[in-house]
Amino acid sequence: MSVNGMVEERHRFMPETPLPDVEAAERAAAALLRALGVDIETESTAKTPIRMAKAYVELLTPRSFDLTTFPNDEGYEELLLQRDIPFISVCEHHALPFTGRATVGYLPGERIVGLSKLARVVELLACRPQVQERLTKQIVGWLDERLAPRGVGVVIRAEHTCMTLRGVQTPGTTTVTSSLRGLLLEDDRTRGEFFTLGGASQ
Ligand SMILES: Nc1nc2c(ncn2[C@@H]2O[C@H](COP(=O)(O)OP(=O)(O)OP(=O)(O)O)[C@@H](O)[C@H]2O)c(=O)[nH]1
Ligand SMILES: [Zn+2]
Repeated sequence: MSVNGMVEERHRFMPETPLPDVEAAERAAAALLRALGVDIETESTAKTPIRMAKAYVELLTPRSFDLTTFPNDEGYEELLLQRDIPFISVCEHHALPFTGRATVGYLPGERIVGLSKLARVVELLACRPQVQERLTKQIVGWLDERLAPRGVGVVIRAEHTCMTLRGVQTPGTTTVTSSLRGLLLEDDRTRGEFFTLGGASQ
């Protein structure tokens, strides 16, 4: 397909996780709530097990999308950076959400990517049981493989509710992770620009 004279390419990406069994999740949620002493027989709580099951399905099911790319006809060689992409993920240790913002940047090679797709990739990889380190590296690896950019980098700042709502109880604590590849890793000037433009130097 041609868009403004450019040849567009689309590749469909579906969630890799198996389809959730919502009824089994509802039964398990009911058993968990009962075991915790929660009354699920009231008018208000009768549907809590199915609500809980659906809430987790939502947290763990990313939307499918088309990865649309275009030829880099303008020869854009500088950094393209998107800041503060919000995401919700699930900590694989406590099955509690961790939420934050990702900054994603890349140095285009032969193709440029549709802007919205960077946020869609973050969602695709966040909606599964995760640790922040793996999420950070997976976003970089995913983009590196599919865009063949000259460099790619990700910084994630997140708050883990397993640390803020329970346990050590440190609300406001932010965990910062980063992953860089290609020229963003190897070239000092480009790396500096990434952290300056991404506001990730503090
Ligand atoms: N490295 C890493 N650790 C994480 C992440 N999310 C949660 N954790 C940590 O995983 C660890 C699990 O440790 P455990 O000692 O088994 O769990 P716990 O007894 O509930 O620990 P506390 O949270 O300290 O009460 C905790 O220190 C969590 O803070 C993450 O994304 N990356
Ligand atoms: Zn946790």
